[in-house]
Amino acid sequence: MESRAADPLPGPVPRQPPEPAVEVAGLVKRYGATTAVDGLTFRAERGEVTAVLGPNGAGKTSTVEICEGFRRADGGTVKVLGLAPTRPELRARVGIMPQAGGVPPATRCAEWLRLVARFYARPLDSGALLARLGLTEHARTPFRRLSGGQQQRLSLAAAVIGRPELVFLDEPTAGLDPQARHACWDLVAELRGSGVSVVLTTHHMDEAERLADHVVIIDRGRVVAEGSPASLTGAERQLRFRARPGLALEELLNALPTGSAAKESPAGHYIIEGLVGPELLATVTAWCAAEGVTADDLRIERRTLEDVFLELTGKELR
Ligand SMILES: Nc1ncnc2c1ncn2[C@@H]1O[C@H](COP(=O)(O)OP(=O)(O)OP(=O)(O)O)[C@@H](O)[C@H]1O
Repeated sequence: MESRAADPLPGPVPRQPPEPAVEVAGLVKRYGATTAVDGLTFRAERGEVTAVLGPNGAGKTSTVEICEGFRRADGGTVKVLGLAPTRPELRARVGIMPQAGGVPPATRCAEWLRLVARFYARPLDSGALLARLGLTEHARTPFRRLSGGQQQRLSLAAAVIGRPELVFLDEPTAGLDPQARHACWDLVAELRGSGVSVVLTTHHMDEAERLADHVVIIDRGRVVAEGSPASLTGAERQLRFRARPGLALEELLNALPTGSAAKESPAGHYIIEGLVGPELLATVTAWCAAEGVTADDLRIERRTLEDVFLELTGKELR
């Protein structure tokens, strides 16, 4: 994929009024008997990247689509750049990348971008944006003939072409190859660098950890935790290693200081928690040696966002 370092990106956004980019308070959304969003409250600050995380069916898309003005809430309030989400003047100030393309199937790539650009006063150059997202050679390809990843990239381009103040990205990197994923991350980082507020949903914890200033974890339509990635993962460290599945962890636990914990998750991946220091490291390696076990990938690290996410939302499939 082609990459251009000096493309003009949205912004800089002139003077930031005091309201947050998005303010959601006590939001409720029901579909018949299903309460998809159940009193959700959070803020996305101006100039920050806010990542909304949650298991399948947690209510992320419902929430984002209400903020985008596409769905109506059944309760609570939502303000986008200080306004009700359905206000027409938001169209020129907000960029939207929906989960499913939203592009007419026969429309060609470049044609679509030019069309979207007409809604905005100072759009970016559509050719440069196509190049930036590796779509130049598909400029004349109808949307329906693009691969899933190419369709995603076109939707991303359409979301930013108007130099919006705020961009909503619903699972922007779902189904993208690593090159495209990195191009998307670079674009989001640059948007943020130029003062644009970004609200994104994602299932990739590494994406949230890498990009987000603020993470909102939702489950069953409610916020279960929020904060910066660092504040959510905390200062606590863990010792991790890989070895054959089924090691007798109770025995290892007996050798470790009181208050330590040991678990195997998933099979063959071991996590030791507690006062992680030289003593604990020595105990674990000595125990492995006595058991004739080679501990692969032995490392000490902080909890990941994925650990926190699974602790908060459980492991059962939704
Ligand atoms: N149009 C609809 N009609 C009926 N139920 C719906 C509709 N849209 C969503 N739901 C239900 O509302 C709940 C929340 O769905 P939503 O799409 O908001 O979740 P999500 O967190 O975005 O999920 P995913 O990660 O799978 O995209 C789910 O139980 C879903 O089945």
